[in-house]
Amino acid sequence: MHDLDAFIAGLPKAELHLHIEGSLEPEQMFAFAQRNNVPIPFASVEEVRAAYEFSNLQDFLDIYYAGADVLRTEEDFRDLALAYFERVAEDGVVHAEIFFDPQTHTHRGIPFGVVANGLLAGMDEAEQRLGISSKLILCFLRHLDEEDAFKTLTQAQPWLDRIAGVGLDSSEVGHPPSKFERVFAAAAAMGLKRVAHAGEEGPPAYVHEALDLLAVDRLDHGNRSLEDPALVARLARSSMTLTVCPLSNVKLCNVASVDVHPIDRMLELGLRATVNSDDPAYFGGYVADNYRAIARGRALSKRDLVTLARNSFLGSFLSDEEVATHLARVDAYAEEHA
Ligand SMILES: Nc1ncnc2[nH]cnc12
Ligand SMILES: [Zn+2]
Repeated sequence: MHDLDAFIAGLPKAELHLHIEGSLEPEQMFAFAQRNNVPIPFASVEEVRAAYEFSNLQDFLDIYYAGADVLRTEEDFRDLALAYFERVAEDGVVHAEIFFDPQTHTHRGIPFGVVANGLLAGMDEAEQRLGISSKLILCFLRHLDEEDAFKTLTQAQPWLDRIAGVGLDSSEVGHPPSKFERVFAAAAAMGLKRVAHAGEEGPPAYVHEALDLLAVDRLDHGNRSLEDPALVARLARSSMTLTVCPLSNVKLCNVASVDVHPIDRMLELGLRATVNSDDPAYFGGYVADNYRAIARGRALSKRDLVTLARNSFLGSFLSDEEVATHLARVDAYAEEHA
């Protein structure tokens, strides 16, 4: 293995932007379809992969929501989560804060508890077997209305001690954060952390709204903040974490290629950027693939990569003590492999 590849694989890191439904590999899609007797419109794994050509976020979302239909039982959600953790154990991931989209499932008649219990079982097993800690973040689908988001928050009540926070995902343009101001206020009152996708395709104004109206603790993507220097200064000043997803940005045509990805510019501007995979089964790589792609595309130094890994813990929802322990491990690794 190339020296930099090995360095990246061994670098302890957290993943902070991962949609668990987006880790559904074509092989798993076929396996779940077969065991649940769900028809799928593809004849082979190759045919599924060939369909993963997207021109924008909506193109992807249409196929992503269709793929999720094979997930039916608690066992499916457990297996899905466990397969993700088994895969990223090879990538140096020691902690992950994973998103799930309950409405994608409850709207198909799958009870909230089937989804939550299955994912939590996979997370618990991963912690025991692989030593990877994790937290769960409930995302509201922003193309649906406020009432549906409130209904979902109510359904989540029995699991609140196992849910770290709420997020906002799905079709961004036309669905500004302001639409969910009251839901996020209710979530905050329940003691939940808040994150939101903003500035992936939407304008800098949506990032302002996520900060001002949703009081987010972390910003998902945030790329288009770079168009607004005052916003960049605000994000840098407040040490706001950005969960950047390079291969996703390229696959969804928001960035032309990793060779022109702004990850190094973000770091130079003092932004707390992190590197994540978003929907690895659909975008061509897990978290270490994302580190490798930008390391090559932007000629990042080992020091930059260490900064990105440090940022992943600094931006996590772990306790200060846990963060300090992880940072010490990153620093020890960096020193040993300088
Ligand atoms: N990149 C993304 N943006 C918005 N919603 C998503 N759901 C899954 N991946 C997403
Ligand atoms: Zn995302």
